[in-house]
Amino acid sequence: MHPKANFSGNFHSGKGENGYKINLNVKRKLKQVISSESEKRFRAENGQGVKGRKSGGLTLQEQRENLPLYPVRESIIQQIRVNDTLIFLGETGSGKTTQIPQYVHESGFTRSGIVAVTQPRRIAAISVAQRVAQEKFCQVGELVGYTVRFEDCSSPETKIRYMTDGSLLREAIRDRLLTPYSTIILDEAHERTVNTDVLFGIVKEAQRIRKEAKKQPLKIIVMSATMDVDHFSAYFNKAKIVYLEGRMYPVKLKHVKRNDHDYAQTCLITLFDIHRNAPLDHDVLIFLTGQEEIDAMAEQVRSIGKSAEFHDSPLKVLPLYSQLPQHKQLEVFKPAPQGVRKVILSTNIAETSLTISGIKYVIDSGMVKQKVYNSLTGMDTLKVVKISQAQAWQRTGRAGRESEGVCYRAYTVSEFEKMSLMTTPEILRSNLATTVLQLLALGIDCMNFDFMDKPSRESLNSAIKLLYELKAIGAIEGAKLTEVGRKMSQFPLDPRFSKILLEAANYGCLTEMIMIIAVLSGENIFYSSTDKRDQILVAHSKFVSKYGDHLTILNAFREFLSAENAKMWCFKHFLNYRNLMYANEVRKQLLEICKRCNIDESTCGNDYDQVRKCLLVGLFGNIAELQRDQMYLTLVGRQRAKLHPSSALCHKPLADYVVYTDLVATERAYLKYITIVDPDWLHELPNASKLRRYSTTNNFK
Ligand SMILES: Nc1ncnc2c1ncn2[C@@H]1O[C@H](COP(=O)(O)OP(=O)(O)OP(=O)(O)O)[C@@H](O)[C@H]1O
Repeated sequence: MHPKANFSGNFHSGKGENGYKINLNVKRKLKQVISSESEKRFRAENGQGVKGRKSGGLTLQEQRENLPLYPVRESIIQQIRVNDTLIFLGETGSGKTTQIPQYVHESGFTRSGIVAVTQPRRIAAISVAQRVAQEKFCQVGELVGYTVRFEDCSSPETKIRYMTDGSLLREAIRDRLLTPYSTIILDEAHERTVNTDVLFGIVKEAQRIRKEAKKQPLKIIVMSATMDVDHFSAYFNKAKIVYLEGRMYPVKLKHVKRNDHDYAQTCLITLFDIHRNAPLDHDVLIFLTGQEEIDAMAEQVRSIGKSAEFHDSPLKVLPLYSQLPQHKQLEVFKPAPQGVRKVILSTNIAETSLTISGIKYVIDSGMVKQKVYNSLTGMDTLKVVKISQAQAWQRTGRAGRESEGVCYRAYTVSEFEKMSLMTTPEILRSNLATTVLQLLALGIDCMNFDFMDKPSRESLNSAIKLLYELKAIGAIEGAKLTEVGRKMSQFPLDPRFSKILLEAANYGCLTEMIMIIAVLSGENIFYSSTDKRDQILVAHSKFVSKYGDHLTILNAFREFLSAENAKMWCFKHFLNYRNLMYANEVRKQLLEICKRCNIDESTCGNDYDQVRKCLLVGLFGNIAELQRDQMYLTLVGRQRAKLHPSSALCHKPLADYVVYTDLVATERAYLKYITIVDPDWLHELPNASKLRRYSTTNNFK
């Protein structure tokens, strides 16, 4: 049925580097004893068996002691003790993320403050905190906690706090010296997210000021799995680099010999080759590019998996992407039932820091969906592009964490060699409005900020221009925050949405706007499934607003809030209960911030025009105009696009003008979360003359 995939077997050997090395090549003895009474007690109290299915029967303490870092623990601690700033370069799986924060704590550094460990993604922050809490025999939120946007699972007891880089950055806005922290560990620094890049500058400055003011010193540890650490070292005043050699288990590499350029097909064929031949407790992780591709492949895998050939070898297929509700994302960590193979289809969110139990095989498509920003048009788009070599190694590193593994690469060796070594830092390819606002809130002029890699002048200028149009700054030259801008910086939102909330009182619709933005901040509240499509359409039809998606969301959320038995009500209406509960938490938090900013509560009842007008206060750059051929043209950026198939406005007569929340551009461009607007309103917008200039029809002159 499926032709065999064509792989050559190259064995990956470790990378030798010059510089300071801590030798981790120590023979490790595997013991089958439970060494710790506290571990036994913890496991009993928390309903965990003494032996995990796939951890080789070792206790958590023994697992820790078997990690490559353990034998050199003392030298690591010594290095941390004598250096204010340190850079650790270690192979994936050596134990950086889980162990180094514990070493910092165990050697007493947390007596003078918390150790923060930043992660680029929430799933990593949460899952690693859970693991480390287990290793420390505590509940998450006690000694070990995490903080991610809209969710703080830490307490005054917390000494090791995993957090997203965005959360620490927000904290820096309130307290530039990061006073509660004794140590800041910037993990996965090679990912070079915008937030980590900005944090580099912030923590460096906080360390300098604390030192000069003779306050509690701040230790900075940068951890990376890739080779460009000299760049980090140079930035941090020639900070010492410590190379941590060794990984837990070897990973065999296999590249395709020829590439037929259908990577999804190659991944599928490889999966079933593995499925035919490997024991069922060897799980598989496949890296693909995005939700649609993953959902489509999940269906294919399930359907092939049901064929007679695989009757005796069941598969459990689990998608993993950021749009998936959090509890669904965390499901990938649960072991599959005995005799069932777990297959995870993931975007790059599983690329770093994660240890997923059971994964023996990784299949890497070699592709990723990446945000690309065009500073001339001011548009963010998502494009499918080749990964970098650094990403390829990260993906490889998801195997070999609990035992030896294999990584199948759906690209040839020479294609691998042609890949860029590193991923371009996100700061060089992103919309910087949020970052510039945050820097201004910290009193920093972005043009003179100590960036490790400075973004282009155009990118910074277009961010400044947007903030000016939003009235967050009073002038383009020598940008300074206005009162509006200062308030905007208090919200953990894109500045366009914070502006909408600040203005909502003037439109008398704060209650409604908070609800809409709370829902947009989380995952989709509408349940979808091809099986029950018609039933779902009928159930959702009662919420549909003729004006579009924002008001449809509002209708659903309002009814949810007044439902007597919300869970049952959601079930009946095919709405996602957890996502609505999450939106409700966000709503409460946004309401709190609005109160702090003295924004008066107001509601417009069913006067939905007020809500539609208010959306334009922030989204004036996101207007699309209907063309003769029934396609939309975004007026800023001039991108032709269709309405997203999930929109409430699909299959309805198309309106002349819409405001959209997102533009998703892969092979085709789609407008997502759309509301119809009246062309007369557009004349009032700050960019009205530009919109008129770009308009191609006579409807808006
Ligand atoms: N949740 C977990 N379940 C089981 N083992 C785990 C878990 N988390 C970590 N480990 C074990 O600890 C090892 C080290 O993980 P850790 O995340 O600390 O490594 P790392 O050096 O930071 O790698 P990476 O950069 O890939 O995240 C893993 O290879 C695995 O053996």
